[in-house]
Amino acid sequence: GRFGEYGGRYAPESLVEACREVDEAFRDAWADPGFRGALARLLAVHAGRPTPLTPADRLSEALGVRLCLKREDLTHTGSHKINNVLGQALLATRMGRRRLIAETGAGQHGVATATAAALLGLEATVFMGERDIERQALNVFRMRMLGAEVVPVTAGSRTLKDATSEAMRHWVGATGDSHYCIGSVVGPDPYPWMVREFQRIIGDEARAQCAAELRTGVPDYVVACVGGGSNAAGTFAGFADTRALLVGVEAEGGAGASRGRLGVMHGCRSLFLQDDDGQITQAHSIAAGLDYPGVGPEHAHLRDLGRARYVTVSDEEAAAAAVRLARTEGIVPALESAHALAWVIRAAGDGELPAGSTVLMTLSGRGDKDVSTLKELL
Ligand SMILES: C[C@@H](c1c[nH]c2ccccc12)[C@H](N)C(=O)O
Repeated sequence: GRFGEYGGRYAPESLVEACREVDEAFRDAWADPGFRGALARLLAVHAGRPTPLTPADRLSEALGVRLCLKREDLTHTGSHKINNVLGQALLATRMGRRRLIAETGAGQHGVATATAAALLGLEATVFMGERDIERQALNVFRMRMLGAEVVPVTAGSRTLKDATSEAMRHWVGATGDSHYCIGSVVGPDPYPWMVREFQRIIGDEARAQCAAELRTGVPDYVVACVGGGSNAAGTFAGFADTRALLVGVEAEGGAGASRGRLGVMHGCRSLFLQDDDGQITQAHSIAAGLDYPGVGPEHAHLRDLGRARYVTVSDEEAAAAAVRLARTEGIVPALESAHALAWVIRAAGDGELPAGSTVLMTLSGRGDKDVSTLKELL
């Protein structure tokens, strides 16, 4: 398939048919200048694109590299997720669906889905683990404020993994009037490819901005954090045909690409954290948005091809990186994005990143949501 031995459509029969419809509709839409134009307009007037490429001059000076930040934290709702949900909401409308179904753990994708649904006049039903509802009360309030129905999930670990399973189970009975709006480059085909295509606006914009900003036109390194992997997949897509070295940075406690093993979950064959009996184990990270115990099939494939490297950083390194960016550049990053910066700081320090290297790093989200977590660490 598209991603070598990974990917596929390992879903119940009724979902296979629903996924085939999504695949057909997306191919048709993605080839239609009318759809592309409508999406570009939404991304401009509602999401605030293009996002800046910010040279981090003071931090670059301290690290001895040339670091530029792709500012997805400056989009509406504060992360790259809006790129995906606007695309899927527009596609759902084109398919004549009147409701979006979504899963969320940290709540970010839930808020983004609720935002897109409100904007396009669709209903939104978001499945969220009961444990996460307690931990992410602010995002639950936001979703309800935006008119979404938040459905508590009490199965299993009551977190993102189970919320995703529950959302897909619900879709089985609602394929006629609902579109499943997944939050990352995971799930049954065509989702990993479709979500990467919606997120490639990050990489395509950054490619043009680097051509103008960097003497060499293409950065030596392209770095992004990886939970399910959607902001990284979108960023990498803009540089796949260049000699830029691609680095995906995972949380030590949620390292699907770095420590996962071949398995099938949520309709997709990829790398997942699992015990010797094949039971998927729980991800642990200071960053709620890296809470997925696996990684998208495209990243598994890029790892096997040697086209991208996947590394992990600790909670402590990520928290320290967040504080350092705040105090040297005046930007408070999402803890998820701080994982990418933590690797840049480590690698610049131990020489893995040669002095003078040019580095493009996607700042996938803003850190307002993480202030209480960071407060305990300061
Ligand atoms: C990253 C995002 C997310 C939402 N749905 C996902 C599915 C697989 C992997 C990640 C996600 C986040 N965990 C959230 O709950 O919003």
